[in-house]
Amino acid sequence: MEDYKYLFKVVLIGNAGVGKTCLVRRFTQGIFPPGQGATIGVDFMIKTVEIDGLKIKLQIWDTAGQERFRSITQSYYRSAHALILVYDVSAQPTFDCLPVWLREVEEYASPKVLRVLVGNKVDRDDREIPPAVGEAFSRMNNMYFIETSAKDCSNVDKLFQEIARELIQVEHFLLFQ
Ligand SMILES: Nc1nc2c(ncn2[C@@H]2O[C@H](COP(=O)(O)OP(=O)(O)OP(=O)(O)O)[C@@H](O)[C@H]2O)c(=O)[nH]1
Repeated sequence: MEDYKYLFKVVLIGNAGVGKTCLVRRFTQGIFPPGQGATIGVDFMIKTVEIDGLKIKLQIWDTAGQERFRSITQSYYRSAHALILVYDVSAQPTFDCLPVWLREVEEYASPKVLRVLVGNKVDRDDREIPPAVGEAFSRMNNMYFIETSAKDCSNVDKLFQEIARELIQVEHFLLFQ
């Protein structure tokens, strides 16, 4: 039998090219893959983290951002314990689409799903979205907020660790009993 206390499903969503696959691969494999192609449909990876001595297995679902896969990816929302909505801090249109993504979350995910907003690619020097703007959006929409770089590794482990830490809190855990 596998040695873990909890298993949680975490689903990444957001526009094509914001770096969802790179975040997952950085976290699960410790690499920044060169020439990462667009995700087709849905992919998943597993990693176990340890929080306060408890082993927590994260099943991480990486969805395709392209519109044509939307009906496939929506079917993964329902069973998610956490949804990570990713935008690219250097691409305004990916931020402007966030309300559309949130409407999908409202429609297809559990109302109690843990919602996390991630501004990725903070290593780039052509940032268009200041941190305070991302922060304000997350506050307005009752989400956690963190900025990351899959390229230089910043905050990637922290993102998933914090999600695991939050999910073991009783209220989220009981929801999915
Ligand atoms: N500078 C920088 N580039 C990144 C970062 N994360 C991803 N990229 C680049 O952004 C591009 C898209 O990355 P992906 O991880 O494939 O994006 P995605 O969101 O999974 O895209 P879809 O699968 O089409 O939905 C690639 O060229 C990556 O090298 C980052 O943190 N910093």
